[in-house]
Amino acid sequence: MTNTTKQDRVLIFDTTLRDGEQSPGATMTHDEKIEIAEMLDDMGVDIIEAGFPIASEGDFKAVSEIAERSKNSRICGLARANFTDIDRCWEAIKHAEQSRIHTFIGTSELHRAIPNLTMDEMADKIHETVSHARNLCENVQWSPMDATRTEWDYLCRVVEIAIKAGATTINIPDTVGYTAPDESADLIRNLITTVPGADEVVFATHCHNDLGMATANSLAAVAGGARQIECTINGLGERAGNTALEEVVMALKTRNDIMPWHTGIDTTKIMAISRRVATVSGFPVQFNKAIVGKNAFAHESGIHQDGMLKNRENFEIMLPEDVGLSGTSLPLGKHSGRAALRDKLEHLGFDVGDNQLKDVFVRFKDLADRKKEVFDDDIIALMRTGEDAENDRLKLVTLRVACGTGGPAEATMVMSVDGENKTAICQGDGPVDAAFNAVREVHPNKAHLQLYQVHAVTEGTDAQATVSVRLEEDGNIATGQSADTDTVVASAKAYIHALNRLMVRRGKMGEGADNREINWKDVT
Ligand SMILES: CC(=O)SCCNC(=O)CCNC(=O)[C@H](O)C(C)(C)COP(=O)(O)OP(=O)(O)OC[C@H]1O[C@@H](n2cnc3c(N)ncnc32)[C@H](O)[C@@H]1OP(=O)(O)O
Ligand SMILES: CC(C)C(=O)C(=O)O
Repeated sequence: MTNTTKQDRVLIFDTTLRDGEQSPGATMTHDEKIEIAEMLDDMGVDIIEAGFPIASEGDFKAVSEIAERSKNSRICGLARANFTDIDRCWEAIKHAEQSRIHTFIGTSELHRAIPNLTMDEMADKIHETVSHARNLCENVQWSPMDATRTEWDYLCRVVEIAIKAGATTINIPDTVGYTAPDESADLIRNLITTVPGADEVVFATHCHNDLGMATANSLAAVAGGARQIECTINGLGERAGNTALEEVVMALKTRNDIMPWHTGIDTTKIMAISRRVATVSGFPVQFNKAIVGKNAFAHESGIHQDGMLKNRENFEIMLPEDVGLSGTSLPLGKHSGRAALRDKLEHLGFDVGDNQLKDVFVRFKDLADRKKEVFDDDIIALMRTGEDAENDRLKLVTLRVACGTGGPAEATMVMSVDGENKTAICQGDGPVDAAFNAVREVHPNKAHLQLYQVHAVTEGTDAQATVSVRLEEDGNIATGQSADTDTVVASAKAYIHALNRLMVRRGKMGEGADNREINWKDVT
């Protein structure tokens, strides 16, 4: 083993399938583990901790199959400090092209009390178990669990014993996420400079995120001389999780100027594996999670969007393509400005002049005030329904519908007819029927409802519903469309839109919409 502290290559040890799976509720099936292991292998992870073979028959089988199938990565299994665990681990991993036994024991005063061992007894146990592991496998990792709360002199002593017994990697776990960056760096530096034989092994860091410092602590440990980072996809893991692979890898790639170390990870594979792990573990990624969150490369506010359109470096420090995204997203919402709206309209194929943009922008802000995110389909719906709205002679002013169990729905509607507000209160068989009855009361007509269609055109429960209504009278047909986050409002507006179109065709108003002398045309 060479002295890796002088090297600039940091090994990535992924423990999604072991520590990650220890997240309550994150259990993965056998096939899912095989699939994730293949993705890890493919993206350049150096060591995959595939499981804890003694834990269950299922874990043993998964680790064995991953070991047999791995192409590039070294496959590691976890074992407690006893021969039974270590032998079982070796059975599972021995067919891997490159294998590793990882054995551990808690060395802090608190953890020494669990098996009730004195310092000397524990030192002996470490020596005999690491030696046993090394007799089976040439690559052995040893971890003093709760290292960051272990007395430093005792830690030095047991690390030296593990090295002498044949450990090739010494992992320093911050098991309970207790350390802080300076201490993390100092601890590794102290071990490397004081423990005899330290320059013959690789030092690793394994951080938990209880105080939100796992990534910072891992990188600090690298600055202190560690050359292996233990991490998981999406930061999955016990309690608040482990160091997130995507964060340390992208931090090293992005700030190579001040952290001159690199990994072998193909970062363009990050998003795909992040999404897959989120799906199979059932742990969705929070929207604002660094690197892989839905919003990590999204800019909603007008000033940021304008800046991004002028030069993406104004607000982005990484290329979305580098993590496997197709590009930055500029989602439209209530904080967006004209620059982003115009850009979106152009992308959607709408050629708008300044005046039209002004009009659309007003309607857009109105919609955005009512809706969390305005999607492409919302914009299309907005453009479609806005066509002739200004000339409409019938307009919906307000609509309230009471509906539910125990009685008919009742709509209270105010409609403007040629500028004059008229009110109707009508019941119906459901909210849409009640609303349509109210329209008919304000504006009596004999048009027959030929088609009524609702499409939820956008995602989520605040989806924009687009409603199409087709009216027919004496063989003449007119359609109306509208979009709104409220399906009943969209329905009433679509109905009114269709009536407006019929009136435009007649070229008259005030004669009553049921005037049979009008020469109807198909206005669809
Ligand atoms: C910090 C970490 O992430 S460590 C890894 C934690 N992961 C897991 O525990 C997941 C898998 N674990 C399991 O499936 C089970 O705990 C098993 C199969 C390993 C053991 O199950 P059981 O035999 O029923 O023991 P149980 O889980 O109740 O208690 C753990 C035992 O391991 C002992 N133990 C814990 N760590 C170690 C160690 N590093 N070396 C030796 N013994 C240990 C404990 O003292 C306790 O022993 P005891 O039963 O004699 O008191
Ligand atoms: C087994 C060890 C490395 C561990 O997971 C921890 O200490 O958190």
